[in-house]
Amino acid sequence: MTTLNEKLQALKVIPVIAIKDANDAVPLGKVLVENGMPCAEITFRTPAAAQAIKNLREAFPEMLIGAGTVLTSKTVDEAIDAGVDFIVSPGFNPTTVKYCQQRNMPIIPGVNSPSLVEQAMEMGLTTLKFFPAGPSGGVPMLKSLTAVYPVSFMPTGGVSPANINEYLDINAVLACGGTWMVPADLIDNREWDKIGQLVKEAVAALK
Ligand SMILES: O=C(O)C(=O)C[C@H](O)[C@H](O)COP(=O)(O)O
Repeated sequence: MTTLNEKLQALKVIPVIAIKDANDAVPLGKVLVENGMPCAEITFRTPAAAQAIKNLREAFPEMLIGAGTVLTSKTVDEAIDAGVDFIVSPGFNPTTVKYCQQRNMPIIPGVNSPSLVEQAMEMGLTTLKFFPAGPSGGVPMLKSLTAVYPVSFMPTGGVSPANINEYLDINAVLACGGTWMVPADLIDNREWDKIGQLVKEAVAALK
């Protein structure tokens, strides 16, 4: 069986999506799948998140779907009920981590310092989000962390076509998260062709 880490590593880039209307999930999923990015992190920053995940899961059973911006155990339950493969949080919240572990659901919490990496390792985690990657020191900071800790990372926040390959060149980086190929205004205006073009360009830019 392919592990979550192997899937992330194969995908290299995970679109981080805020969706306002759950009816937009399937057309959006279609352009992602058709342009070589069969994955999505749907953030729980909009009330439509859970229904959007359900719609995506039903339409694209093979898609790798994560829940983003998961801040509480209640949201963990909602995300699991909706059918996610993994959970992502912006920060490191031991309560949420413990709850995901109890429910046997992979969680990739955000960290941006040596102390937080160590606290996450203490809880048995080996895959972490580096967030917010750019403002926290970007590639040089992540290289300093990966030189010390045997942990895999998913940098997110400030990743762009200009720097994604630098992040991916770091051995411990599985994949990067980003919003540049799924801008909120294009989703709101249902500009699926434009999003498809951005997705295609993002995939083509990967080394
Ligand atoms: O809420 C979360 O869980 C997040 O991951 C936050 C974001 O969506 C990133 O900040 C994306 O950053 P950009 O790619 O720079 O737009």
